[in-house]
Amino acid sequence: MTAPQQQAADTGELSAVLARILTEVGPSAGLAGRVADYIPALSAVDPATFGFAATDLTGHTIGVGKWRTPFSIQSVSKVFSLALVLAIEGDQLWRRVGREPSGNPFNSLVQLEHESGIPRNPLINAGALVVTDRLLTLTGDARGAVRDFLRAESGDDRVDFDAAVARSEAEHGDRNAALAHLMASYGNLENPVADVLEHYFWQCSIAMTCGDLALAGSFLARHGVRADGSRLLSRSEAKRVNSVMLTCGAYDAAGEFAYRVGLPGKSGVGGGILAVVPGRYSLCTWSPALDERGNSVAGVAALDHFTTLTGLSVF
Ligand SMILES: NC(=O)CC[C@H](N)C(=O)O
Repeated sequence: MTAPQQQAADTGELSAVLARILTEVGPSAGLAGRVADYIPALSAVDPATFGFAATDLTGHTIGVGKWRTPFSIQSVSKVFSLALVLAIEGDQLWRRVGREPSGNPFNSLVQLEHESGIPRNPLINAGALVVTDRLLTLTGDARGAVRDFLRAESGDDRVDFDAAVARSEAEHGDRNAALAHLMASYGNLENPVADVLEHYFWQCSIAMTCGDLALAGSFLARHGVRADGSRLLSRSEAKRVNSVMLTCGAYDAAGEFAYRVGLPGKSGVGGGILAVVPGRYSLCTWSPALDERGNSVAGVAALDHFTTLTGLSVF
């Protein structure tokens, strides 16, 4: 087969898999789990929504369900801020944040005090606040850097902040403020707490579609190479980001996610999950009803089904 014929065959197979997932998992969306309401502006979405998109290495994207409807990416943004900081300063970040699974809820304070203000990993809230702090120092505009990267990789200038979500989170952000102040008390923030929180909330508020998020994450499937062919991360750094996603991307359910899905993944309380099949695909699911650990119930089920049907996993 020629390369275009192979791509057409792969796309045909992938479409069939996505269609099956829509039929077999889609109807369960919203039956179990709850939409996040601790950020009131997030609670307005329909829990029965379901979308799934897949992008291949060339950027060719297909999807099913509500894959073209924007949603709040929330913690999925943490992968992109991490990648941007690593791209600028490499390993230095790891002096201020660890890379072990936390085994605790994403917004837990307990471990942070025991471990002297050094968060376990960059994908829990405390760790992401450190990453945002660093990105703010390095670029002067952390939230802008994340949004501009997402726009560039998706090729979609409609990707933007949702001011209502950002404000809503700021108004109900006591726990994140507590995490940030605790880290500041240990000297692990460089910028004023208020600035770090502001950039973090706005970064989390970014709204985009499954299709655009799958496209934006595909540099991780291409081992660090961006949509325009330039390199963001070395192959080894891209492997490391994928590894941290695998071990920490679903918080205290990371073990269960690895067991069921077998791919690096990052969830957000907006109901999105970005997952990577290194060397093949970038995937994004969206369904807003979350389990008690903050991961989308139907999203995890859809990715579980995807790897079962295709046999594609990192294992
Ligand atoms: N898990 C998440 O998506 C949490 C992100 C949310 N912005 C928070 O800080 O609480």
